[in-house]
Amino acid sequence: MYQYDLVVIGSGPAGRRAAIQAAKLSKSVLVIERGGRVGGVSVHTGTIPSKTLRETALNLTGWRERGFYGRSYRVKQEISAADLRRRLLITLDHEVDVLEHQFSRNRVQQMRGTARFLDANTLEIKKDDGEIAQVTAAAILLAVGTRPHRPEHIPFDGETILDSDDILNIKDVPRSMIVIGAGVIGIEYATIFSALDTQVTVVEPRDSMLDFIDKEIVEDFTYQLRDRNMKLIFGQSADKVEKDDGKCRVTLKSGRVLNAEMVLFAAGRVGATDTLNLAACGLEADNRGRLKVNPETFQTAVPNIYAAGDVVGFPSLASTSMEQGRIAARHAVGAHSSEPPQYFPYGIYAVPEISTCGLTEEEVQQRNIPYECGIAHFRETSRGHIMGLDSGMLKMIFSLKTRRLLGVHIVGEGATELVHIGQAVLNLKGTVEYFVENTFNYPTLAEAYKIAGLDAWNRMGELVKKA
Ligand SMILES: Cc1cc2nc3c(=O)[nH]c(=O)nc-3n(C[C@H](O)[C@H](O)[C@H](O)COP(=O)(O)OP(=O)(O)OC[C@H]3O[C@@H](n4cnc5c(N)ncnc54)[C@H](O)[C@@H]3O)c2cc1C
Ligand SMILES: NC(=O)c1ccc[n+]([C@@H]2O[C@H](COP(=O)([O-])OP(=O)(O)OC[C@H]3O[C@@H](n4cnc5c(N)ncnc54)[C@H](O)[C@@H]3O)[C@@H](O)[C@H]2O)c1
Repeated sequence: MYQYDLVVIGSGPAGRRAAIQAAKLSKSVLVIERGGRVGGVSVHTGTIPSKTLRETALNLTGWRERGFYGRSYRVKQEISAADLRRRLLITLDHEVDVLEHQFSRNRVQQMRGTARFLDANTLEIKKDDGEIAQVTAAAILLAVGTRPHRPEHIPFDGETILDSDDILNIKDVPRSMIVIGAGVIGIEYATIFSALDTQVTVVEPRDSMLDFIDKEIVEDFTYQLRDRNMKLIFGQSADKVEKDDGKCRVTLKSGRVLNAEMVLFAAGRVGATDTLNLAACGLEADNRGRLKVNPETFQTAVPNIYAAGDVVGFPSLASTSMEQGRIAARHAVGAHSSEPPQYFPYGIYAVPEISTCGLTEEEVQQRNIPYECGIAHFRETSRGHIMGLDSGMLKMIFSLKTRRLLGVHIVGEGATELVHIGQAVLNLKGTVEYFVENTFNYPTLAEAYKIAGLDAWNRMGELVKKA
């Protein structure tokens, strides 16, 4: 007999959803967490802190009001790092409190310490006070997440040469910043600091950024960033990062030298599997510390060991991690679970936001699907006028054969909320008629769906509409 039905390592989105799901099915569950408080990367260094920082920056700068009052408008003239952090601490405390309460009312047991395998059913936990404990479980879920990739040649100092964990503890808002890597993390922070009037330069070896996003949306986004004087250097990678006389110097492979007060290195993350002693249970991680799983059950090569969340790789979102954790837990305790819908939304909380669900125009072309697009600009909506928006667009792609929605892509204010209308229509297999025939609240930004739907409808030939 094992002590627990399920032991979960890690209390991030995957771990906590899994633990509560198994507890709801009346199973005995233990969560092991090595961090000081529950919540994982998502609560302490990732999703929630970065989104809180973004909201604080937009509020204190008066960013959303600048369409009316001009680019020099500010709610608070001097914004300090302490101003940014104040709201962060309050938000994080609330998040942890809600999680702790969820665990306790669902009778999920917790243990603080670092877990490692002794065999496929046994874990050893080194607690913070040095005490060693052992637990056994019928099933184990690895929800250990990732940490920032910190290559040896980058002289991180936690003050001016930083990774995305360090950035939450800066003492001053820098006047200039070089962001290395135009992935989601790099771009979110680059645009947040640019909104705070930091002069930002982004360096990215690829020819563009965010290549999983519809090209037209990325072009609009890129134009907006350049329009507010952000420097985007594509097709070049950072070779050397140094500190010189208090300033940071980044030398690119081309020999070009950039200087700034601060450097944010955001070129990827690695799975936190190195301390798990995977060999003891017969598992092996790839060269980025990630684990392979069955995408339907989240079982690893060892059937009673599951992995979910960022440690299994793409898409590495808090949202998808939660779903993966829930599915893994149900399978692990023998409960039925259906496969998640094929399309999930991706939200990039840059300034401005991007959100997308379904196929991009490039993917539709690759699949040779005859299609038509409909586009709406937020400045065409009355809500957009009221809000003073001069940018923002929503694009929908429809099949000409079935008239079904294939993809929705949004850049601009509220994109990450708006996308869910498109997601629902997409996953419920709705057609362009949904947008043409339904009434939308007015004035709202959601009216952009109506405008884009009509735009596509007008472009479709009468034969398509009768089919
Ligand atoms: C800056 C940033 C911004 C982000 N923004 C968003 C966003 O806006 N939206 C979104 O959906 N996603 C976002 N993400 C991604 C999101 O944070 C992750 O997808 C999510 O946290 C992954 O959850 P997880 O459950 O896999 O594990 P994590 O949240 O990574 O948590 C893993 C936990 O496991 C613990 N652990 C690891 N090893 C052990 C061990 N051996 N023993 C005990 N405990 C261990 C760790 O201490 C940690 O607490 C962001 C990420 C970052 C870094
Ligand atoms: N809003 C969200 O949902 C959100 C926000 C942040 C992070 N995340 C998740 O976290 C994960 C990790 O994000 P990330 O941005 O760290 O990683 P990433 O792998 O997505 O991006 C890293 C970028 O750095 C570039 N790069 C690599 N080496 C470089 C060099 N030497 N010089 C310059 N650039 C270099 C890469 O080309 C790439 O564009 C993502 O998969 C994402 O899903 C999600």
